[in-house]
Amino acid sequence: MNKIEHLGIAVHDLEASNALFEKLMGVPHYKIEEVASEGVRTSFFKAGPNKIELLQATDDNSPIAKFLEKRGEGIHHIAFAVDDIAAEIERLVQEGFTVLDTTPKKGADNKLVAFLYPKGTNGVLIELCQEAPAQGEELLQ
Ligand SMILES: CC[C@@H](C(=O)O)C(=O)SCCNC(=O)CCNC(=O)[C@H](O)C(C)(C)COP(=O)(O)OP(=O)(O)OC[C@H]1O[C@@H](n2cnc3c(N)ncnc32)[C@H](O)[C@@H]1OP(=O)(O)O
Ligand SMILES: [Co+2]
Repeated sequence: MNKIEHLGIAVHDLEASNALFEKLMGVPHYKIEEVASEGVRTSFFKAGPNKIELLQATDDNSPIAKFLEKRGEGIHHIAFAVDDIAAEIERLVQEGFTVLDTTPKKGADNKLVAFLYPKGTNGVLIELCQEAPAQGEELLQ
């Protein structure tokens, strides 16, 4: 794994949290993106080479909605950048981790993503992130 690509923070109100993080970090968010397949609306902030992803649920049954209901607002996941997500999934399965997505799926900010079950990683939800190939190249299998 190369670096921490982003930290995901679950929030109730994306607009209010955008205003808060703009004040906190001194920079505006650079993107808002909805990922319907995950039931979320996200916004992104840059912190030097790192990123913060704020996530608001758009669907009552989504992972973010459930997390907010059970645990309230806070850090939801750590995302690691990887060069080859398929190879990394295979390696982690071999190592005995419970990988929730054995086939990478579309994430936000032009990424392919996969998640690891948090009960097997010290209670922390881990996301793997690979830059999505340019159009025309092989994308999802
Ligand atoms: C925008 C796209 C993408 C990106 O590009 O960056 C994203 O970041 S999407 C982020 C949202 N998507 C996901 O989180 C997908 C992965 N998560 C899941 O598939 C599920 O949330 C889950 C981890 C499988 C859990 O769901 P489920 O099994 O349906 O039940 P519960 O919600 O009740 O949780 C079971 C158990 O796990 C604990 N839990 C849940 N989420 C987290 C978390 N983020 N960190 C730590 N622990 C978590 C939950 O509390 C339950 O434990 P107990 O409370 O002890 O029962
Ligand atoms: Co994320």
